[in-house]
Amino acid sequence: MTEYSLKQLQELRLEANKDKDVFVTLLEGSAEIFGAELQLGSKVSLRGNALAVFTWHGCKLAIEGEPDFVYVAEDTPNVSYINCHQVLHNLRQEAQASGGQGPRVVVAGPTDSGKSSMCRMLLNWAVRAQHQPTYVDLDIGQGSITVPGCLAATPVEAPITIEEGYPTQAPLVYFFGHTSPDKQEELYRYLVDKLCSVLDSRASSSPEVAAAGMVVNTMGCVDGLGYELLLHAIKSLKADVVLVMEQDRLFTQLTNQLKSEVGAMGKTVSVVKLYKSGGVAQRSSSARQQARAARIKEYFYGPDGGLQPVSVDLDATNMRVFRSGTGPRPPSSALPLGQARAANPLKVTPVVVSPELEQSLLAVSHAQVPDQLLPSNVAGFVWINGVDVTSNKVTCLMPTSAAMPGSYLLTGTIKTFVQ
Ligand SMILES: Nc1ncnc2c1ncn2[C@@H]1O[C@H](COP(=O)(O)OP(=O)(O)OP(=O)(O)O)[C@@H](O)[C@H]1O
Repeated sequence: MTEYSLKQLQELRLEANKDKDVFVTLLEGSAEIFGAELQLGSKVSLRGNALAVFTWHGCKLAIEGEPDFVYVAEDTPNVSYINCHQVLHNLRQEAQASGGQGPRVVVAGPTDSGKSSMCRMLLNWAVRAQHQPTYVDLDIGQGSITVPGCLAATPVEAPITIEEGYPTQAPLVYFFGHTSPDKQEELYRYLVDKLCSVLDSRASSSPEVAAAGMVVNTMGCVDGLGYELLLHAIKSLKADVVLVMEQDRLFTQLTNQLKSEVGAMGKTVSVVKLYKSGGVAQRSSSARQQARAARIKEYFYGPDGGLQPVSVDLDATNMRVFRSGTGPRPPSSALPLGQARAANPLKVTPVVVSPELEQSLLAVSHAQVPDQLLPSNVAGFVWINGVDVTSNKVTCLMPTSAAMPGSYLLTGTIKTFVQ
């Protein structure tokens, strides 16, 4: 066990391998991990995380186990981040008092700029200040609420801790089915609009939900199509504040493009640049791939392996599996001049249940008819372990043994090994 004494505004940065046990215990003072307070004397598992334990006033910490690296940093952007929180807090208070709309905050920036960590801090600080904002995750690459390939939202009522992660009770989830938007950009736009309209109606039926506002995580691709989709999301959400992590070019582009855009609070959108923390870990594409696989495994087994999914053999003839899209469409250049590509993002096509589906992640839809598959939110996910064509049986991993809440399943291009 190693003890670390941190002075005010310092943080202990460390990375704990997923195969080793590493624990932190707060021995004295106060400290937090991405805005969630540590309790004095309680041992917290850090396995599989890169993170910082930050203190506003000083603390003493004990680290057990062998982190891949660990060091104390005193140069952090957290004071500017908390100032940002304070402004949002005041806007929420005003909205609560007047029965109006609270701030809808979009966090944007390139990959590995600390967007997800920023969202966590803003949400945790908001919860600690008695607000319950809605967290919206539009980053299909990581899937912090459920699994990658989804657009999702959930109210945050309690601190998001490193051990438990985001709340998973009844999130609103739409399955996009891919971890990058390029092949189905119309569907991505459609699902963003769909999610936003549901969130709008939730806000209009509850003054508390409206006043607490939203914190929105976005994709790390901010060039070309990524930029267009970010802009689309900002407008569709009617964002009031856009926080740009690190990148001057994105900050300038958004400032120019949004100068006459009005957010849900009825004021011009504020675009704010924030510095990235020097502690943010850079991840290679294979590390991202592994993080996605780990996220899917966590969906079934829980963050600490405490959940018990069940393996079930289903009759393939009873499974109604669909895929979005109608196959490849001609490029615009192959169409007569002036004719737009016939985009129908809501089209789904049936999929024959065959060994090709093995290792695929499928969403269980709430839809009652195939035409409703894409616009319907999903109840959960199953993973196809094996397809036996002779017996026509499909072996699936499911979160529980309860019957599936819907009979329609949606597949995309997400494949992984879960067991
Ligand atoms: N101050 C810090 N010290 C140590 N690790 C940190 C710190 N801030 C963030 N991290 C870690 O760095 C990694 C990348 O951060 P984060 O996920 O917030 O970036 P991101 O911009 O959302 O990434 P992307 O959008 O590319 O997936 C995460 O593992 C996060 O836990």
